[in-house]
This record gives sequence, structure tokens and C-alpha cells, in this order.
Amino acid sequence: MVRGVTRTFTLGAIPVVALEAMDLDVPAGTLVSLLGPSGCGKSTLLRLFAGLDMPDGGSILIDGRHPADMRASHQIGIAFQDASLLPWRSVRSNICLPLELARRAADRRQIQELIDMVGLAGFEDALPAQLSGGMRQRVAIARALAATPAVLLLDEPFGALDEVVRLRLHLELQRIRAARPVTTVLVTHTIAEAVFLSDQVVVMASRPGRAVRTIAIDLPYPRTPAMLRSARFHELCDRCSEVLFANVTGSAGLRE
Ligand SMILES: Nc1ncnc2c1ncn2[C@@H]1O[C@H](COP(=O)(O)OP(=O)(O)OP(=O)(O)O)[C@@H](O)[C@H]1O
Repeated sequence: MVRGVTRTFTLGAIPVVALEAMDLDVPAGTLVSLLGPSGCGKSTLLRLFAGLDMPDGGSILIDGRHPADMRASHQIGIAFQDASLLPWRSVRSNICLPLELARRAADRRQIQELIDMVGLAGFEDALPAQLSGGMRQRVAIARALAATPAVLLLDEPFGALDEVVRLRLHLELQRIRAARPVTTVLVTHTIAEAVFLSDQVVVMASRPGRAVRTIAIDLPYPRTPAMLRSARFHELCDRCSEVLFANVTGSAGLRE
């Protein structure tokens, strides 16, 4: 639960209001996407959720607890756009990392289940350099889930992937979350991705960074590739894009 969160940085002597009076609710077990233009504070908010930064004002609680406490007890899983795997460690060893940090024994069967779940069976001993970009992202997602976190934070984890791999990973993420429900916050620039994966899409605007609208996504589960061609999917994408572009600074320039 995010209430009235403000975060201001300084660039030289100039204040940059990354977030102003931000409110957000992420109901337990749901996936909420943060959709917005570059610089609207999406990653800043995710870092606050992760307990990696502190707000200047307002409060952030996850299940009534401070993010820093949750992080200290290894209940937050994070995956970023660039996978950031340790290059000298194998797939299995990268996935086990959060358990090592939490000083918890890695249950070999449980790790293998996770590897199977993200479709990397047979690649357990491969090094990151021997994998494709999509496979590296799957390792990053498996690693984020290894310590069975209460919250999964995904910062554009599919941003650098082509459309086909991206859709495959969307379906995999859905399958993983169906098997292990975990409250998830996803940062994305992509409207279709936000609509396809989310229970709610929070559209943000910049200068100052803020939430402008929450759009409930009422597509049934499981979401299927055929839904990408449905009228309802396109309606929801149009609604998101209307809000997104209406709040782009100088949006008059975007009109035909
Ligand atoms: N450590 C920092 N120091 C100074 N300014 C920062 C810092 N971190 C973020 N900002 C500023 O805060 C604003 C929001 O940045 P943030 O990275 O949260 O945006 P974003 O929505 O995630 O953007 P993108 O989609 O491009 O990743 C930007 O104007 C950025 O320059």
C-alpha cells in the first residue's frame, strides 16, 4: 500500500520530483503494472517497494510491513531488464543465490522444479554467456522466485526481447504465478504487455511522477494468445493509450 509517497532527487542544484503524492494499492496475489513514459518514476517506485530507497514523504507498506524489513527477511524477489546474472555461475548456481544470501539450504528438488517451471531443464550447468537473452531472463525470474518471496518486483524484464520470445515469457510468467501465486508489480513501457499480464494497470505521468488512472483488466484467466486479437483486449489497450497520451507533456504535438 503506497500512500502520499514523494521522492525528490537533486541534479546539481535542481530538484527532480520523481514521485509526488503517489498512491497505489496492490491487492495480495494480484499483478499490477506500472505503465508510463520514460522518467515518470516507475523504477523509483519499484526501488522504494524493494526497500532499496526511502521516500521523502508518505508511506509504503507491504502486508503491513516496511519494505526494508521484507527485504532483510528475503521476502522480496526482484528481476531487472538486463537479467544481471553472475557470469561465472551456472544457471542452477545463479538461481540458488538468494537462498545463499538468506543462509537457507537450497532444496535440490525445489530448485529443479523451478528450473523446469521456467523451461530451462537441460541447461542447469550452462553459464549465462551460453544462453539466449530470453533464457537469461527466465533465469532471472527463477532466481527472483527462489526464496519463495511474498512479493515479486519486475522492472521491464522483457524489454529487450523480440515479440515471439516476449509472448512466450508472458505465458510462462502466467503459468508460474498460477502455480505459485505471488503479489507482483511489473514496470513496463508496453501497453499490450501491461494489459495481457495484469489485474490492474496503473498509468503514470511525469513531471512530477504520479499515478493518473488505474484501469482494471477484466480479461478472464488464463490469458491466451488468441485474446491478443479480441475486441476486449483492444478496447483495454485503447483505454490505456488514451490516458497515457493525454498526459504526455506537450501532447498537442502528438495529435494528428
Ligand atoms: N539517483 C537519482 N538521482 C537523480 N535523479 C534521479 C535518480 N533516480 C531517478 N532520478 C530521476 O527521477 C526521475 C524518475 O526516474 P525513474 O528511473 O524512476 O523513471 P522511469 O519511469 O523508471 O523511467 P524509464 O522508463 O526511462 O526507466 C527521472 O527524472 C530521473 O532522472
